[in-house]
Amino acid sequence: MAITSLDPGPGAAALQAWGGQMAAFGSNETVVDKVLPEMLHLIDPHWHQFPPMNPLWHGLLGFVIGVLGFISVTGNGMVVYIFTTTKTLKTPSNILVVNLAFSDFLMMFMMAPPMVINCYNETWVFGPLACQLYACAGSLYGCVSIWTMTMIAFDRYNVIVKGIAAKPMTINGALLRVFGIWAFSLAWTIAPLFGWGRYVPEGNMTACGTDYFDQSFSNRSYILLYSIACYYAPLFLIIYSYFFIVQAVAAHEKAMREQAKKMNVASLRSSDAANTSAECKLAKVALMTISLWFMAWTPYLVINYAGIFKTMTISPIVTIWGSVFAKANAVYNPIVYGISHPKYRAALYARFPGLSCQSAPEDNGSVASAATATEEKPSA
Ligand SMILES: CC1=C(/C=C/C(C)=C/C=C\C(C)=C\C=O)C(C)(C)CCC1
Repeated sequence: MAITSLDPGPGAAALQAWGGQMAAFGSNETVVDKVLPEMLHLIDPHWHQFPPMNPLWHGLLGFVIGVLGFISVTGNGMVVYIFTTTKTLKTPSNILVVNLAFSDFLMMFMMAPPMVINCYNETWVFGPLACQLYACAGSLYGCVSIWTMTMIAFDRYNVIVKGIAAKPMTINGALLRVFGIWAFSLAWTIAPLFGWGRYVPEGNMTACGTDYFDQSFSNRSYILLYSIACYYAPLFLIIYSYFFIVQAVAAHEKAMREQAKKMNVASLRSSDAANTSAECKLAKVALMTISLWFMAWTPYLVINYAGIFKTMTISPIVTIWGSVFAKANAVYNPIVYGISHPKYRAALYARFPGLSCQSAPEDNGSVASAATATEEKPSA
């Protein structure tokens, strides 16, 4: 701060424009000034050292969350609608896909509007209870998402690695998994409402999350164990599943190449091969969505750990990135399905032909071929 005030070069100008540091220079204003009196007991003293954020940040954050909210609600709403009303997509496995989209839909439907309103007001305006519920909801949907993806990875493992020896997932089996995921996630995420861990406003003061500055045993143990339950455990299980999936696919490809060589043909395109390649495509889509989840939630985890282990100074602006990255995860999945899930794409174009950029005759052809080429095994 002292250096930038003595030498107002381009670096200082950038700070002035985006960091809001200079705006408060010479005054005692802090990022906490606009916080409602009834919220003050939830604010860690750490935040009092930071000057108010430049209103541009709030405006930008509100705008980005508003846009992400719109895309997520529309895209995930579309996924739920298409998967629940298209006969060929109504499979037990796809109940998990619908659960994922439903969770992402709820996340942005419930969280984007309050966040936009708070950004407009430059502080959390809904009071302490809503702050707890908001953080609980964000955490719940994050946990439901990753465990749903873990179940999807298990299902791909079952179909691809175990093949015909696998016991296929039934509708009831899928529904039971969905129920288990919500119950498990809810149990973890309501714990802070009952005294294990704590939900408080984040540094930008417009969203709420876990209290990573409270160094009490209760709080630190909650963040650590919760991250094991909703980050490391699913991560480990997903790596386990995909390790064997990749191994099985590689062995299958090798066997196919050797068989083709023996038969002196370029490739074997039996219906079995087509089925296996469809399963592989679905596994790739699942892997893509899983990777995006980890990319989205890792910054949030890093911020939480930086707080409890005191490894870096967390500024209000850093908390914006955690918030935006985590919420952006609710946007990716419908886009990934739209690009890479052939049966979903085919059904989408059949319902909303205007979304397809192809001309009508080609469109019909590709929809039909995509639908047949990716026909799933009855079990999947
Ligand atoms: C869900 C995961 C985590 C915790 C997330 C929490 C407490 C989120 C709370 C509020 C949100 C999402 C606000 C967003 O703006 C860990 C502990 C970070 C681990 C990964 C999964």
